[in-house]
Amino acid sequence: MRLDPFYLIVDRAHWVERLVPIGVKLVQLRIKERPDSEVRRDIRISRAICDRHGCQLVINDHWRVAIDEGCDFVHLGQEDLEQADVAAIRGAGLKLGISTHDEAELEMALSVAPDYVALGPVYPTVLKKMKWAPQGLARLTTWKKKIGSTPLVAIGGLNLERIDGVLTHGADCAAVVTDITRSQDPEGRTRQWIAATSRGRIAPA
Ligand SMILES: Cc1ncc(COP(=O)(O)OP(=O)(O)O)c(N)n1
Ligand SMILES: Cc1nc(C(=O)O)sc1CCOP(=O)(O)O
Ligand SMILES: [Mg+2]
Repeated sequence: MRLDPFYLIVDRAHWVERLVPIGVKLVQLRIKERPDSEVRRDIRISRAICDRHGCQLVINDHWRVAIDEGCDFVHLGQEDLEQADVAAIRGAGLKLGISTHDEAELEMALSVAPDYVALGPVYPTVLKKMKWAPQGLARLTTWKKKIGSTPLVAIGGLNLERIDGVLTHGADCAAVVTDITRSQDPEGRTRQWIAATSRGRIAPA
């Protein structure tokens, strides 16, 4: 499987409405601390927009709702994985991306044959408090050697200046939150990300 090299992560459907029509081809809905009814509503809205624009939608954490709503890709961290029913996710035909932060987590991730492995935080992130020090670029190369053809997603503190570094050190894809959602011009910044990742993009058939 190939991933688009630009992976946008947002926390509500209104961002999907704003940014996916610009040309985003891979987006994660990462909703925290909202009632199930709102999660479901945001997933429905995001699905409709992504279907219309040929964008792959990934649902973070809420794997049961993702199955119920007919989504086809979920992202889980290691703690999520402990609670999740991976057989049910796979049985429903969903793809699965997994977060990793150290060797033990990588081993756990590989045991479920993930559709991608994410490594982070590559750089310091302001989005959430992390217990891991920044991984650095060399770790991406190590991870890519270990996972072979499974796509590698780099995440954490990425910005336009850091894209080339992560892609040349082994990442297949760069995931980003605040460089876009806290930008003064999220639409403009999204266009810049699409352009900056163009060399890793396969044109649609
Ligand atoms: C692409 C990608 N990589 C890592 C994460 C983090 O997942 P997790 O460790 O479960 O933390 P939360 O995002 O749920 O706070 C991610 N969401 N996406
Ligand atoms: C949600 C998340 N997970 C990470 C991990 O390392 O698993 S880093 C991260 C935050 C990414 O946000 P930004 O692009 O604003 O740094
Ligand atoms: Mg999670």
